[in-house]
Parts: sequence; structure tokens; C-alpha cells
Amino acid sequence: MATPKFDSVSTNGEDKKPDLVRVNGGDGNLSYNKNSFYQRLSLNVVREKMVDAITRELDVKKLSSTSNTIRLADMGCAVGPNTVITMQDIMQVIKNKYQSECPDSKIPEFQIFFNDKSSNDFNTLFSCIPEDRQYFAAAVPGSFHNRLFPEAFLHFVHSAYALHWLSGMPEEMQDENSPAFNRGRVHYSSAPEEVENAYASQFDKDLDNFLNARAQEIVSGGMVVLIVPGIPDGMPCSHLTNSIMYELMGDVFMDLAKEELISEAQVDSFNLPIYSPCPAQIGQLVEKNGHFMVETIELTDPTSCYKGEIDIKMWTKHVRAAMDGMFLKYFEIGIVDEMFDRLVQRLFEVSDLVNSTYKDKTLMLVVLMRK
Ligand SMILES: C[S@@+](CC[C@H](N)C(=O)[O-])C[C@H]1O[C@@H](n2cnc3c(N)ncnc32)[C@H](O)[C@@H]1O
Repeated sequence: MATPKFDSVSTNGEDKKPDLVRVNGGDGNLSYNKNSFYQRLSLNVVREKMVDAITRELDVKKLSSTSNTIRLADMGCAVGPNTVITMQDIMQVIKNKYQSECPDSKIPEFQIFFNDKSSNDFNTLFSCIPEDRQYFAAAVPGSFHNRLFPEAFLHFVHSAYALHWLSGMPEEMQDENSPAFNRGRVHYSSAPEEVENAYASQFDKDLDNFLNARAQEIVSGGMVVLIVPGIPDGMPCSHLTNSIMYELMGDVFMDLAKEELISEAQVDSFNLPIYSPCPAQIGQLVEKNGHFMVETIELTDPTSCYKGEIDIKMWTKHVRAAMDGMFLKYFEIGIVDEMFDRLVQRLFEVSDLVNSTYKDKTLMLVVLMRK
């Protein structure tokens, strides 16, 4: 196993045994704090739809009848401005709704919980939270696939670009004799159907765990907003921009194996724990789970509120800021540097394809109401 080193990445005092599967902390050149602008642009694309859903569905009179503190949580908040801006924005929308619908009542106090894995760089996150904020802030470390809060405690849960991270890879993918063993690739794109099925069933289990935990924590009438990179129903995964990139990553790693810088066995056993669900899959999972009503499940073009071509170098840096830990868990940092250098070149060679597929409707907004 590689001994990971960090370039401008905070280690949270966990140098001896770091949990590397996290976004890059700190404020350096490869930090998520400095490289999460594309995610923010995409969040802006669905902002109006989310505001509409809150305005239409969130029954503030009912919520305020049980508590004078409204509790919001962002799950998989990471580091940097995205979570702080989004949660402040959501709080303001809810506050405005109170002011217009309950003009004679006292405006409730707000408490915002920022959740991520315990390995997240919460210190850098705290430095982004304004001192003159009009809410109480707290960090909640731990996996959102488990319980994180007391029963019937939260009123609103938001999670963006986080639920597509799988909790782990299914065991059969490590078994060389299994049809789900993913030889020569790092993702399920263009892989045999058994590989994609293994990823899909892991996602199903993870989402079910997430919904079960939230079902206990959220009050009746509370709202869940999920923003997930998705795929249109029926579209082959290989058509996604991200899949084009993941396939090129696999090709580059195989080149490095041919050059004997890494072994083929390393590539075979490495799989990116990232999955893009389609709306039908989410709808079926939510219905089977039974605790929530679906208000919205829809896909949008993530580029629809900004123009121009994708900047391949900057995009790759964003990907690295978010996913470095997944690679560093398996490969030496020199190999990861080399892979990303070569990846940029490969992406430039297919830049027309990258730009055309990037405009597909792949940004999924899911709005659920606790029954
Ligand atoms: C790409 S970042 C998205 C950050 C932020 N929500 C945004 O929109 O910019 C994904 C985050 O989800 C977190 N995450 C993934 N799985 C998680 C889990 N099971 N529990 C808590 N956080 C998780 C990761 O640690 C990472 O910080």
C-alpha cells in the first residue's frame, strides 16, 4: 500500500492513519476550498427550483407549532464556501416564509448543522462561517448513512454532491473469480453488466440507510433536498461526461502498468466509489423505503446558468480536489500526479465530446417530504 503524502492538503492531525477518502482540506492550490466553483455554479442552476419547493411545500406554521428553533443540516458539507452560502440562503428563504405567513409570531431561531465524515477539515470550514451569522452553527462528524441526530429533531436536510459517494465497494468486486471483478478499469462505465449491477446495489443499500436514518431524525412535515449527479433514465453510463473521464483514468492507469510504474493488479482492485443514479431508480427506492413522499425528482442541464466551454484544466483540478483521497488510498502521490497530468492531455484530445456531453441533463434535484 502506498504511503500517502500531501501537497497543500491539511491532514487534520491524522498523519499516522489518515482516512483519505475525503475532499482536500486546507486552503492550498489543490484544496476543495479553492476548487469547488463548478459545483457552486451547478447549485445555482437548481436554486430557483429548490426555493419554489420550499415556498410551496414547507408548512412553516406546522413546524413553528412544535418548536421555536428551526434546525437545518447539510450532509456531506465538505470544506469551503458552497455549504455556507447554500445553508445561509435556505435559512433566509424559510425566514422570509415565516415573515409572510406568520407576521404576528416571533421569528424562530435557526441552528445549522454541518455534517461530514470525521476526517473532513472542519477547521477550514469554520473559518468560512461568518462571525456575524444569524444562526447557531455546529459541526456533526460521522457518516450520513447512520444516525447523527436525536429523534424528530431536524426540520430541513440538504445534501449536495455527496450521496453519489458509495460507502464502500461490494466484496464481490475484490474477488478475481467473480463476474463483478473489474479488470483494467476504475469504474463501471463500459464494464460488464455485473460490475454496474454491483455498484447499483451498493447505492441502493446506501440510500436506504440514509433515508432510514433521516426518517427517525426529521419531524413530520420536514423536508429533504438532495442534489446528486445523475443520469437520464435509459441513458448508457458511458455517455456521461464523468464516465468519459473515468474511462480515460482507467486507460492512463493501464498505460502506467504497462510501463511497470504500477501493477495491473493494483488497477484491477481499484474502483472509484462513485455512482450516478437515474430518476426511476431514486423514485423506486424512495417508494420502497416508505418514509418520505416525493415532491420532485428531476434532471437539469448543469451548465444552463453559465455559458462558454468547460476549462479542462480547471475542471480536472476540481475533480482532483474532491477525489484525491480515493486515489491516494491506493497509489503513491507521484503516480496520482502523473495520472492527472496525462489525464488532462487525454481530455484535451476529446474536448468536443466533453463539451457536448457536459450539457446533458445530468444534475438531479430530489425533494422529499417526511410523511
Ligand atoms: C464533492 S464533496 C461535496 C461538498 C459540498 N456539499 C458541495 O456541494 O460543495 C462530497 C462530500 O461528501 C462527503 N461524504 C461522502 N460520503 C459521506 C458520508 N457517508 N457521510 C458524510 N459525508 C460524506 C465527503 O467527505 C465530501 O466532503
